[in-house]
Amino acid sequence: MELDLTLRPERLDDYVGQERLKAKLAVYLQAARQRGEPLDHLLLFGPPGLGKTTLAHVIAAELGVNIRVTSGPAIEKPGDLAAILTNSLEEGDVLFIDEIHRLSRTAEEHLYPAMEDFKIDIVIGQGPAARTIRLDLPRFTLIGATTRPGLISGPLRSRFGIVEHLEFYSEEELARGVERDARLMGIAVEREAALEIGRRSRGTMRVAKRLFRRVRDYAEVAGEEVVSLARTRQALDALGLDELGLEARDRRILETMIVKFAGGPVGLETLATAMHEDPATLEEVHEPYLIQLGLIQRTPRGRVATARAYEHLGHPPPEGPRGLFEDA
Ligand SMILES: Nc1ncnc2c1ncn2[C@@H]1O[C@H](COP(=O)(O)OP(=O)(O)OP(=O)(O)O)[C@@H](O)[C@H]1O
Ligand SMILES: [Mg+2]
Repeated sequence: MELDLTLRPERLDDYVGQERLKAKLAVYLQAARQRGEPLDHLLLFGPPGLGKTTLAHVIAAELGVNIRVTSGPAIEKPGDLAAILTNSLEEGDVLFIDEIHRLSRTAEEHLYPAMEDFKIDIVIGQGPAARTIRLDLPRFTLIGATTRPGLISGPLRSRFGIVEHLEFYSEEELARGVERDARLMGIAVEREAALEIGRRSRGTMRVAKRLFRRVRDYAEVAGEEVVSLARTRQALDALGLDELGLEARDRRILETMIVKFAGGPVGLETLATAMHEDPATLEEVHEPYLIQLGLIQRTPRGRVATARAYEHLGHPPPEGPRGLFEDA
């Protein structure tokens, strides 16, 4: 974990990929600096491990301000929010709220004036003697992160000046992330080996970096000085990752859809029940990448396994069109 922190990119230039987003951010950051104003509130969404938390830290570093980190579930009462906002923030600082979709309704409502007018209402006393006072806050930047954009309420979302999503990384970008870590760890890696890790990392930087550590174990035990493609394949195969980078659970999702539900459409809840899995995990962790690979599609009537999924699992292709929205 500690090692992980030191390998975290600290500046925008070290942050691999997300070029489209970085280009925009570079402008917003420079404009904010030139005006001497805090950056507009920023909402980041995207599947786990793409680099939302890292980017929030990078932004604070680029602005030269402090970052205060909390999360939706950690803010239970409006008082928790007031404490964070009034005690620890200075002008221009970044407040990072991870899993912002899990903020309680009341905490969320208290956040609105804080975001809009940099003011917060706090209630003093109890019962008939209770009164509300309005406190001024330093002008800060809220960065919210979420894996579930659908769960962000309209009013909250509309208070963010900048709303951006992170994209899955290409093989090449993931390879660059791996090579960067390798360099920092003083390890040599063949380009092809780094690309192979990239190929099997579900488009996710966290996965690429984690896989590289396992590959390194294999290389070190084998006394290999330069991490080779062959060693990398051996390690990744041993981890049960197939050539698309799917894990056992990903394949089980597809298998269940095909075998138990004739390829779909099947609702998420029904699928999760059949697999004894948590629907949120399926939706947040597994589904985005399966969709990205074109193995499943979301239709208004549920999830559908595509012809590519049948092929990948070695099932004979489905007969005839199964859903109106199936175009594979
Ligand atoms: N663009 C990047 N360049 C280099 N390293 C990255 C990049 N994005 C993420 N990482 C690394 O990948 C790991 C995961 O990133 P991070 O924790 O920021 O993801 P996240 O989107 O916040 O995930 P979660 O939704 O699970 O909180 C970290 O170790 C981080 O250092
Ligand atoms: Mg995070």
